[in-house]
Amino acid sequence: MISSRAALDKFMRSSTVRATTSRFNNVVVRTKSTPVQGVQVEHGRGVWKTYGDLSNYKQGKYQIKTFNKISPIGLARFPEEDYDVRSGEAANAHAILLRSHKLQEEDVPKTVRAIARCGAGTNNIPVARMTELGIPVFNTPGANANAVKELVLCGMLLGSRKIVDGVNHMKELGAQGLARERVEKDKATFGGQEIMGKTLAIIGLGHIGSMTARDAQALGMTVKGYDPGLTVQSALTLPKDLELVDSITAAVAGADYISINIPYIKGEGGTHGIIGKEVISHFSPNAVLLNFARGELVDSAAMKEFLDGGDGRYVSDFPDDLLWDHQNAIILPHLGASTEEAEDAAASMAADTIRTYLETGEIKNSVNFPDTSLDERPDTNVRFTVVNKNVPGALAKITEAFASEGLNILQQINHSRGEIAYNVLDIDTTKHEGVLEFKNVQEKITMVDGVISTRVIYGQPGQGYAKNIDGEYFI
Ligand SMILES: NC(=O)c1ccc[n+]([C@@H]2O[C@H](COP(=O)([O-])OP(=O)(O)OC[C@H]3O[C@@H](n4cnc5c(N)ncnc54)[C@H](O)[C@@H]3O)[C@@H](O)[C@H]2O)c1
Ligand SMILES: O=C(O)[C@H](O)COP(=O)(O)O
Repeated sequence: MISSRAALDKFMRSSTVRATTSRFNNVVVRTKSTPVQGVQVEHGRGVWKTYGDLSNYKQGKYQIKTFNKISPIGLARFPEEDYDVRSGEAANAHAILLRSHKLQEEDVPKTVRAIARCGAGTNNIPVARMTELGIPVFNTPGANANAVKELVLCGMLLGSRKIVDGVNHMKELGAQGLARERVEKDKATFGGQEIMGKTLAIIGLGHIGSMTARDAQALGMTVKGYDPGLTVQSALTLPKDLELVDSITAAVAGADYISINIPYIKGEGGTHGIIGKEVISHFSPNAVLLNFARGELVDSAAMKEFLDGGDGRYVSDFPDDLLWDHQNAIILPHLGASTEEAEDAAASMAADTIRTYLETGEIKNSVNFPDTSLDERPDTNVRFTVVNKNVPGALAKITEAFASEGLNILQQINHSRGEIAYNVLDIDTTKHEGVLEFKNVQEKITMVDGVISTRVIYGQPGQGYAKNIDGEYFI
């Protein structure tokens, strides 16, 4: 009998398993017995396609795969004794951390339990497909908002004064040795306006939009805003004089500056080209559009027509094939979140979120899974998490599986979001022999109709994950 967490872990570490191969429902059942340190939970149905590559797999550590340059301060949140963090390759990765890398399904090994975007926008991740695969995608709300807000304010000044043109002119004059001679005469070409007393319209009053509203008001601007999904949290931080309007056109009409701060969402009901011909037709002729959200939100052809026909400006943080050299456009290389502070904060939040999910099963800041707060797991418990399609009957069959193995559920949580349901079940281990019983119940759960994956959390990194992908079972 295993009566304590330490004893259970010891049992799990010392258990030796024999290699066998048999057939079940025409699926090869392969069990492993490599005599390595740590637990071999031997309940595979099918084979991990990537599992054969053990060369870079350290037993007993979580494998984290990174794309893009992630702040070392953030990565340091993964303790070395439990985590192995690699960039680009980690065949058996448990989790992925990335910034703007356009993630393809092929980048996501079947072993991956979670993905975290060190940043706000998750449009570079195939979130819908990850949901189908039972993988929660996380982001870091607000972690880089101050950096973006500061660049929006900078963009407003770049749009109100001909700073970029002036800098370029001084370079040209300098190269010709004419700067001192010409500067006072030529500066008349680069005059501008002040932002104090002007109107700023903000579309999207989330983390960035609400911060921008506060600071713009402090600079003496009149601020109005539009956000049909305004949260209480954001609403509480808005300046009290902000005028809330009920449409984008009402926001942009009469505004001198327009800042768009909303997510890019493809498809019907999404935000692709939301700043298009119709909305632009309500712009003042000299309006300055600030786009520090995503390039795809703006219809470039319609914006070109606007810029060609008046004295308006476009300041954008994203590449634009049509407007990159337009005289009234200033295009920056996606610098919004590129400050030390924002990179550290976003990476740290992402790392903490992944750790919490891997180590406890708790879900916070996911864009596709339900928030799930959990009490601490007592030493005497083993925690199961189950991801399943949100269909009737699945929950009953999952609990039945535990009953049929004589396992007592101490605590059970079932949350759902759209098509996905997430269950956490804490099981009393005091009266049980341990790993083999978990193997049996995990097999049963994984075969319940609609179950996508299950995980056993008992303090050993990276063990006890089972997945049902397109009818094939993997461990
Ligand atoms: N340039 C950069 O480096 C950079 C950095 C961070 C974020 N971003 C972009 O900015 C976006 C906003 O970031 P955030 O941190 O403020 O996110 P957020 O989630 O805190 O706020 C987004 C707000 O937009 C609102 N919204 C959604 N659709 C809308 C619509 N059609 N009309 C009006 N409002 C709408 C939401 O209700 C929410 O309040 C991100 O999705 C990302 O694409 C860019
Ligand atoms: O959505 C975001 O957070 C930003 O676009 C930042 O992207 P980056 O991390 O690649 O700079």
